[in-house]
Amino acid sequence: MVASVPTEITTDPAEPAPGVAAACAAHGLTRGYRNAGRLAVDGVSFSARHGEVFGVLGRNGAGKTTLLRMLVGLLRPAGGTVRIRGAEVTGQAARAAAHVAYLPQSESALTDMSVRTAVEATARLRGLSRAHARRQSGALLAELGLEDLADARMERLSGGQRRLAGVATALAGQRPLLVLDEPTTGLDLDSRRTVWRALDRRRADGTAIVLVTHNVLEAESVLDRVLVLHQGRTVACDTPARLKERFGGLVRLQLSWRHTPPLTPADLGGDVRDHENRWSVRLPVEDARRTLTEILSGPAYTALDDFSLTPPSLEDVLLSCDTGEEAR
Ligand SMILES: Nc1ncnc2c1ncn2[C@@H]1O[C@H](COP(=O)(O)OP(=O)(O)OP(=O)(O)O)[C@@H](O)[C@H]1O
Repeated sequence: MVASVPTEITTDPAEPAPGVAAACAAHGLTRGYRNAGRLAVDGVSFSARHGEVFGVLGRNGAGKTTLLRMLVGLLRPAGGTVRIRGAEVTGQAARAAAHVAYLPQSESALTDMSVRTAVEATARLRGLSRAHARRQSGALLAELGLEDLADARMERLSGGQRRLAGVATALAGQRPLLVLDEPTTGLDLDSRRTVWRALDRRRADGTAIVLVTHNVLEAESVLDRVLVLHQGRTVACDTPARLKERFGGLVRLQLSWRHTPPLTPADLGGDVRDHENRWSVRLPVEDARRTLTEILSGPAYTALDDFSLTPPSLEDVLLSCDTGEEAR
């Protein structure tokens, strides 16, 4: 199925006040690749402020990494501009780069160093004295639960451990803007929580964080605003709460069947997703309650294994952006 692009575009309501330099401001960023049918990033604008976690979300191939690489000056835009704390990334590259730490999606070049040396060396490169870099490296390894791996070479680590060490190097030097491409991908639950907590602390210190993630449910409580990309274009940019307001009054009803029930998905109304005996549908809250009461008191009850009624999540917003589905 070819997903259509939703017509509703929420504009960024949180531009910094005039005269206040955003941590990172992108205007009309555009970039394609040779022999590609469409632009990878097509006219994207947003700004991220200090003390804000700004999420860039979208399905695979939506253009997130291309966008991030333009933000940090690794990819030259075909059109548009990026300013980091007022410095133009292409025109004033060194000034802009001095403010930003970038965690790429794939592994860093520091593979033949120990974790401790990689973090310390990164902090030194970012201007810290030897003593300060050593202290900071120790603190970061402790914060991220990497102390036992401090002397292990990066190339000997598991994928998840290496990712965690990569996050530690991104945090080294306390740059005021962190641009992180999937910081929690490949991490186990404990490590993911550790990383979200570490980012939350940086936000509280006034750091601006622009990140890509597919762990949307976990990120929801951390993200102050999100930009949703679809085929290179912005389809939504707002706070998670305001994006979810699109779904005001709707809840998700999920039914899990033990065996085939004496009703069909169409009996529920709405657009039912049916996957391996699990039905999922978004309905107005009253309709959902009525449907559930009918099921619990009727012949379908004996076929029912489990059910849940949940308010809309950021994942619902993302799904609707992917499919072009309207909230109502
Ligand atoms: N080096 C490249 N050469 C040609 N096309 C590319 C290149 N890198 C990315 N693309 C294309 O550009 C589009 C955007 O890719 P990008 O990596 O930015 O997406 P993404 O949203 O980060 O995806 P994912 O979630 O899978 O990491 C895709 O259609 C991809 O195939």
